[in-house]
Amino acid sequence: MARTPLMAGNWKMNLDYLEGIHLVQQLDLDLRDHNFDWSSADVVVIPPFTSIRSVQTVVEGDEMKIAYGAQDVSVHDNGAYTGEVSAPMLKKLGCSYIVVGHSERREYHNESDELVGKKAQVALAAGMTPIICCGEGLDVRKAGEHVAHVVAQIKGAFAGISAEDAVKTVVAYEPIWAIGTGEVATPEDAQEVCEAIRATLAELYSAEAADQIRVLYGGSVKSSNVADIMAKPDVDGALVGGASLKAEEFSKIARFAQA
Ligand SMILES: O=C[C@H](O)COP(=O)(O)O
Repeated sequence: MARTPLMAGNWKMNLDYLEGIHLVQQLDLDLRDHNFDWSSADVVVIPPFTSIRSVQTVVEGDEMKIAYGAQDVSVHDNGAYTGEVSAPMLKKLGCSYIVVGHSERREYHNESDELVGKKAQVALAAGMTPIICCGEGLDVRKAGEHVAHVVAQIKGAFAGISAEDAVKTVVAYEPIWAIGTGEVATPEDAQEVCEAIRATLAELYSAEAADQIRVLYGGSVKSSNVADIMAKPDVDGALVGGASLKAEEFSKIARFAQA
């Protein structure tokens, strides 16, 4: 089946709310200036929590087709969990996507596959799409165990997710050695693991379900390399970090199909 490509810009801990508003406005303007075909890809920005309300205001006010989401979510809906933000709160802000299990959260906050799975489940329960991240470090890659490592992460994260919910998720494969390093995986590297992810989803659910789930690649994606990566059959989009902080560059990435 034809899966609509998804280009998601993860701003990480960058841009205050004024800078965020500016970036979204510039992105929308640039896409419209280039007659962007909104059916060619879903365009999503993932700001820090503090900018989401401002992004909501400009997106809704200007009736933009850009969607937005959050970089993390609590597994709790409310209560005494200082510093956390819940799925219902994010849904109320109009978020459509929640990134869960980014390698930076796994590394700095010790997030396990089980926790990542729970976060995906609360996002789904609140009516949002989790972008479930996975990926291996350099040591694992050098040992040639990257496929087994990612397959285990997928099995762990999806353990509590029903078939009905699984088709509403997005997976992002991000080899840690390619994040923010300028060292992009080759299209063949990306395809090898994205294909293995889809095969795992087919094994866990069904071939039909796996065929519906979008699998993204992330790690030093730029306008100059996105088309080659997107040409691979199991790569359905990109989770973009650094290059999503510049409106023109992210617009070019979103317009990868409009050569
Ligand atoms: O979430 C995005 C990824 O971590 C990729 O970041 P990057 O494009 O800066 O390498």
